[in-house]
Amino acid sequence: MQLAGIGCCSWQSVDGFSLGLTKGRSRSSSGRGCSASSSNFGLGFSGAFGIGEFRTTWVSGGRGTNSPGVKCSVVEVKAENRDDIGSIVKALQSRDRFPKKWLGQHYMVNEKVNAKVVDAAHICPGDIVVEIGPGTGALTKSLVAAGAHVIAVEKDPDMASLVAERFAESGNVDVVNIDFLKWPLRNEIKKYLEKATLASGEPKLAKIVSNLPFNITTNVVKKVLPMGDLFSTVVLLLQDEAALRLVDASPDSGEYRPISFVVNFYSVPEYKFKVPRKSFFPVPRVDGGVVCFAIKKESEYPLVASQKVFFSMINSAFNGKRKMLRNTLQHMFSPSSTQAALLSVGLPETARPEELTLEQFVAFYNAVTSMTAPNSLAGPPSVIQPGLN
Ligand SMILES: C[S@@+](CC[C@H](N)C(=O)[O-])C[C@H]1O[C@@H](n2cnc3c(N)ncnc32)[C@H](O)[C@@H]1O
Repeated sequence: MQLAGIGCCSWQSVDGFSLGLTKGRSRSSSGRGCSASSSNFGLGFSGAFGIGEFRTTWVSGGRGTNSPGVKCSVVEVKAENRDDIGSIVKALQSRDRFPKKWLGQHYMVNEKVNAKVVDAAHICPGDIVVEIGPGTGALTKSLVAAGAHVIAVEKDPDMASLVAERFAESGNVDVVNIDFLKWPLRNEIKKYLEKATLASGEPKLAKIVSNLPFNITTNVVKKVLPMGDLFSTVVLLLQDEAALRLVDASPDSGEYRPISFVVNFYSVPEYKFKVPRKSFFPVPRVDGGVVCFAIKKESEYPLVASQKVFFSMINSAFNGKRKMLRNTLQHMFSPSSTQAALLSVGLPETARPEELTLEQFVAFYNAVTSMTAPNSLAGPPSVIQPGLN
């Protein structure tokens, strides 16, 4: 698939699909600073979608408004190739693939949702986007149509090969068959960013966009949010309850937990929209919700001497959510130090973790560590140590 100066003018009807024509067009990178709905060029490319020897011409329509420096033409889509339930089932069946529950394989069958996810990430031509779990490539298609270079990281070898075939001629999609949680994200993305920075002459940050397998939400959030030196934006389609919990956690809410601190320490989260469960195949038991995390730069993090010790303390504190901090933090700070530190920042000496905001925890931590060295850096087994991947 070539993006620049495509003059795609052939079409085929394959396996029940009617396919369309695109008109010739060109594009150039507008760099940074464009806002939502800035992509407005269509895309024609060839790619097999698990349909044996057939070649399919995929056509995506343009959306939104022109952004400066991008010469676009609205693509006439005579009949769209769709990422709907019919085509997805066909693609899966063509290779005896079936949705694997243990990999959270609920595929998006509503292209409008993918378009909204792409808009939420403000994808601009030239953006480098990591997509976790491309599956059949439905969201990948929308990302590429908006001008992104996509690094699609897929754990399931069956789906990795399907999406690799689909975008074989793209040049704008790299498929990596690996568990995202085990992928050396930092090293890999650095290489892409160095290349992009060299080409454009200005520093570049990447984005992460994913219709995430719900069971890896917390681990993904812990892994990616502390990477403000590499990423500007992370947009995740999550289980709706988890999405609401991540953005709307306040003390006493009952949903207040260590992950809330990770989210707000490293990002500014925003709940974007709900995705009805019927938009997925197979239909899950719950609705989805999209969250956009604006990733903070290191200079914007709350000031703490050691993030590792700070998050160890948060974990220890929430191990006994309703217990007094002076008791739960005994293995790190003496009860008298904890009490004195709490009082010094205007909190009651009997304070419990569920009563403190992030800012209050930061103030308490700075006070207590200035009074005493922590007894131990080790936290409980489930310790969150963001920023280490
Ligand atoms: C909810 S589906 C989304 C598929 C596709 N993006 C879509 O919107 O239709 C999640 C995808 O993530 C893949 N996946 C599951 N666990 C993964 C992991 N640890 N690393 C990378 N991909 C994973 C699954 O195989 C599946 O393709």
